[in-house]
Amino acid sequence: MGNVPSAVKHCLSYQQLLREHLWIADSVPGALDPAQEASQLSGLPEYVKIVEVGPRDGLQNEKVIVPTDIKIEFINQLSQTGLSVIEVTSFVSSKWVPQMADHTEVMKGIQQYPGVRYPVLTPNLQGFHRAVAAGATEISVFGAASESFSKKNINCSIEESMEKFEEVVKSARHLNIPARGYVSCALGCPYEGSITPQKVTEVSKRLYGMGCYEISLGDTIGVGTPGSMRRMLESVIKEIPPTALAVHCHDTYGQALANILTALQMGINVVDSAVSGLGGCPYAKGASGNVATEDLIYMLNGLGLNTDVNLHKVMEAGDFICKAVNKTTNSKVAQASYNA
Ligand SMILES: CC(C)(COP(=O)([O-])OP(=O)([O-])OC[C@H]1O[C@@H](n2cnc3c(N)ncnc32)[C@H](O)[C@@H]1OP(=O)([O-])[O-])[C@@H](O)C(=O)NCCC(=O)NCCSC(=O)C[C@@](C)(O)CC(=O)[O-]
Repeated sequence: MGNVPSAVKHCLSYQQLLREHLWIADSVPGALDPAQEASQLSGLPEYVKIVEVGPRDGLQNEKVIVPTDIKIEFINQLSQTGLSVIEVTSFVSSKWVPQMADHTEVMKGIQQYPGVRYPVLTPNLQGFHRAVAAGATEISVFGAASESFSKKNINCSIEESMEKFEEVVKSARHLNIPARGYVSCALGCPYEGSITPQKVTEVSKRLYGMGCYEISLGDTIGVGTPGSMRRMLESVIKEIPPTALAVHCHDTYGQALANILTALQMGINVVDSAVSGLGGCPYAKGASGNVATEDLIYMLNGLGLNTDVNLHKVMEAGDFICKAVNKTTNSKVAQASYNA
């Protein structure tokens, strides 16, 4: 609360403000109103699409295997928050990621709300066919800009992964199923260290060229800064329009929101996040969770950018899943509101 003016801090309604209105920073006397503030930051989009990855990225990294009915209830709660995209599970090997072994039950068990899309991860044709059989109508392939990470994560080289993804995306297109592409290690690799923007661009271009409608650039281990995000995006944007890009920022070094703001200023308007800051990749040890959806919405609200997502409802879903997995939220916004 360091930047809250003392006059406001001591005002009787401050606690109430925090509890009931989640303390919108713009209501500080003298602060710019959100529209003014947004207009002072150049190049910001009016609408930001949030891709909620908590049920997949969040729960794949939990030590305990979350019961299927809890996952389904969590996704159903998220579906009622205004989120338009919720990544629900991944059709990967249960030997590799046991946390996602119930992918078919989750996919079949959730209530699919109109206007909400429910993509799933599919690394190969086997996963794709299983996903389609379970009722998936949108899929994602997931590659990496690092050879070592690709081998650890999906047991093949980048080139081999591209061949598998070509088959998956071709089959998806045949069935009119939209395919998204991830590029992990876009700002650094747990095994190789720094990754060049050129390599990220090359892999992104392959995925976009094969028909992925959107490329999500993953800071898998959360080491990026606004500077490295800018340099990487400057390179990728030369080949792919920013409107076909998303960013996926883990928050290990506390840079995720700053990195996201940089991406927004460069014309990107799709951001991945996970409720309560859940998440991590089992093959990227030491990386912390994704940027918390609550914190992202709070920042976007403060900038006057529209998301159509209800922060209170997202916090309720976050509270539900944190209690279910017996952990405290990583969302600063949720923490501030509970402590108020
Ligand atoms: C990709 C594979 C499957 C290759 O695994 P593999 O062992 O190389 O596969 P294989 O083709 O040699 O087959 C071996 C066995 O796996 C089975 N198999 C083969 N494919 C499938 C499948 N789709 N679903 C279920 N089973 C499968 C196959 O049937 C066979 O079974 P067996 O005969 O031994 O009983 C494996 O490496 C794997 O499952 N990896 C998991 C990767 C993963 O889920 N990582 C986390 C998600 S990525 C991430 O978190 C990053 C991201 C996206 O969030 C962005 C960011 O932050 O950067």
